[in-house]
Amino acid sequence: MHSKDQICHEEYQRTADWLLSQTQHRPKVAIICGSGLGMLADALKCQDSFKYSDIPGFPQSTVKGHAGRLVFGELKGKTCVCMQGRFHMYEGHSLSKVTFPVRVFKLLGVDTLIVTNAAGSLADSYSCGDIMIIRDHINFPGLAGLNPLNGPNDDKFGTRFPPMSGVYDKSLRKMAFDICKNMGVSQYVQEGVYCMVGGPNFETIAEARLLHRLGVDAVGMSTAPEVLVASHCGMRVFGLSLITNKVVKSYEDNETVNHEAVLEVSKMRSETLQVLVTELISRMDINNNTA
Ligand SMILES: O=P(O)(O)O[C@@H]1C[C@H](O)[C@@H](CO)O1
Ligand code: HPA
Repeated sequence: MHSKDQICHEEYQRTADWLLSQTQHRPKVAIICGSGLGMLADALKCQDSFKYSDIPGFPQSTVKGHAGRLVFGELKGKTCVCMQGRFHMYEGHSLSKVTFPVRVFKLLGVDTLIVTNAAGSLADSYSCGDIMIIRDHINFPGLAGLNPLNGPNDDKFGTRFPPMSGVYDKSLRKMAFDICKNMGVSQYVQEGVYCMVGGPNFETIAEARLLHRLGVDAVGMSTAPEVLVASHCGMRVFGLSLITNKVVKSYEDNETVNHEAVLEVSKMRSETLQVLVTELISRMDINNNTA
C-alpha cells in the first residue's frame, strides 16, 4: 500500500525520461548545492539548464540562496548534473519530495553524489569559513522515524535494510584532503560529523550543548535524507559542509545567527569550494566507480 507521500517508480522514470529528451548530457556525477553555494554550477561547460518549475514532477525551491535550477554540463571532461538549490523538510516537502531528484539522477545513470551544505559548528576547534569533509552523519529526524526510505521498499532502487556504516566514501575523502593540501588550504579544512536537525529555527543553547556532548561537529537542516536515498540505490557519496557560523553554546554569548550571515560566508568560500569540487571530479575514475 502506498501512502499519499509515496512516489511510484513511474513518476521518477517520467521525470528522468523528460530530462533525457531535453539534453544530450548523460551525467555520471550529481552535485547538490547548499545554501549560497549555487555557484558550484558556474564551472560547468556546455550548459543545459532547466528551471525546477519547468521540470515535470520536480518540487520548487522556496529558500533564499537556492536558485531552483538544474544545470547539466561538463567539468574537465566529466558529465555532471548540478542542483542549484535543494529541498528541505521544513519547507513543507515530504521526504520523498526532498529526495526525489536523487532517484531521478540514478535513472539518468548517475553513480556518484556530491552533497554540500552550509552548517553551524559545535566543535571548539572549528572557525567560520572552515570546510568540513563529512566523515559521517547523525540523522535526528531519521532516528525519530522521519526517513525517506519509510513505506513499501522499491526493490528496483535498493534493499529494504541498507547498511549506512561507511556511507561517506573513504577514498574520495582522502582524495579531497590531498587536493586541499595541494591547493594550500589545509589550515581551514576539517573532517567531522554532520548532524541533521529539522529546522527551520536555529538551535537553542541547550540543544547546542546536547549536540556538542553527542560529538557533533557541525549542524544543519539537510543532507542526510539525500545521502540515505543515494546510498540505498548504490551511489557512492561525498559530502562537504561549509562552516558559516559558530553555534552559540554559552548563555554569556550575545551572538545570534541568521540566514543572511550564512549566505555571506558561503560567498566568501565559493571559489575555493568550486576548485575543490572541480579537481575532485576531474580525478575520479567515473567509469569503474573507483577513486
Ligand atoms: O541547504 P543547506 O543545508 O545548505 O541550508 C542551510 C540550512 C538552512 O536551510 C539554512 C540556514 O541558513 O542553510
Ligand atoms: N544550525 C542549523 N543549520 C544551519 C546552521 C546552524 O547553526 N548554520 C547553517 N545552517
